[in-house]
Amino acid sequence: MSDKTGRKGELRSAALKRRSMMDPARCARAGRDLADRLRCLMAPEDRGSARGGEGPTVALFCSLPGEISMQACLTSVFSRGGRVMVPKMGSGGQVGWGLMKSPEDLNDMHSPGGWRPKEPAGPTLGAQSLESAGLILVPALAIDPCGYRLGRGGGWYDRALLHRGPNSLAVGICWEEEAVSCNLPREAHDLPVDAIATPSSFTLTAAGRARRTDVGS
Ligand SMILES: Nc1nc2c(c(=O)[nH]1)N(C=O)[C@@H](CNc1ccc(C(=O)N[C@@H](CCC(=O)O)C(=O)O)cc1)CN2
Ligand SMILES: Nc1ncnc2c1ncn2[C@@H]1O[C@H](COP(=O)(O)OP(=O)(O)OP(=O)(O)O)[C@@H](O)[C@H]1O
Repeated sequence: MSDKTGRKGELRSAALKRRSMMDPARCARAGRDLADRLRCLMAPEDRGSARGGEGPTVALFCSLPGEISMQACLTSVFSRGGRVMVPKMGSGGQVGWGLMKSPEDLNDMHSPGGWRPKEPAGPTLGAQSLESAGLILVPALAIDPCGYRLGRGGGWYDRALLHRGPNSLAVGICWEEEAVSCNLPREAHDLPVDAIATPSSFTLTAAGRARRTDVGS
């Protein structure tokens, strides 16, 4: 699926190689640190994400090997009475979302194919359903100070983020060394994130500052 040529392809291959050596225990620990860091962003009153007092809707992702674990973030959303949306690609690469409302939904996950992330059972919501998420956590292999990210090369999040709500906050999630200081190669379809969260930092990007979000760096 991913293009292995060109500058993006080279950077992607290097990041995936580095991640292939990642200890799963480190991914789990980093996930807990990340959830602590993001806790205040998950409050229902934040980012216009409350649904009549029902708690926030947070879009996150089912982590692949080498990614920071999302388990603790998921638990944190549920403990606030919130609900979670995760990518649901189905058999192709289409943009869709699966809904998870309680920790029990974790018992009903399936793997659509070898390398694909797990997905919850139940209906696939359309791309436009992302509008209901106040907080959107976006996986990345690298993110630059402007907010432009390097993903896995399917353009999935570039297509997904077209449907984000106007008051939503998109936070790119990567390891410390992947929050790079120089600009990444950028194409017309690339959409930036508002902030970068690593297990030990939270930084507003130039795109986030331009959107005049009200979270400090
Ligand atoms: N956890 C997680 N979920 C996510 C993403 C992600 O980066 N992380 N995505 C971010 O976009 C989308 C899925 N995109 C993906 C694209 C490529 C591969 C991947 O591993 N590709 C392999 C094999 C390709 C193949 O066999 O066709 C590769 O490129 O080598 C995984 C997910 C949506 N869900
Ligand atoms: N809005 C879009 N509409 C149609 N195709 C798109 C769109 N955005 C990206 N693509 C397609 O996806 C391909 C891969 O894009 P890119 O290399 O930027 O992916 P990525 O951001 O690394 O991956 P991802 O977003 O899945 O993490 C592009 O070459 C383009 O063909």
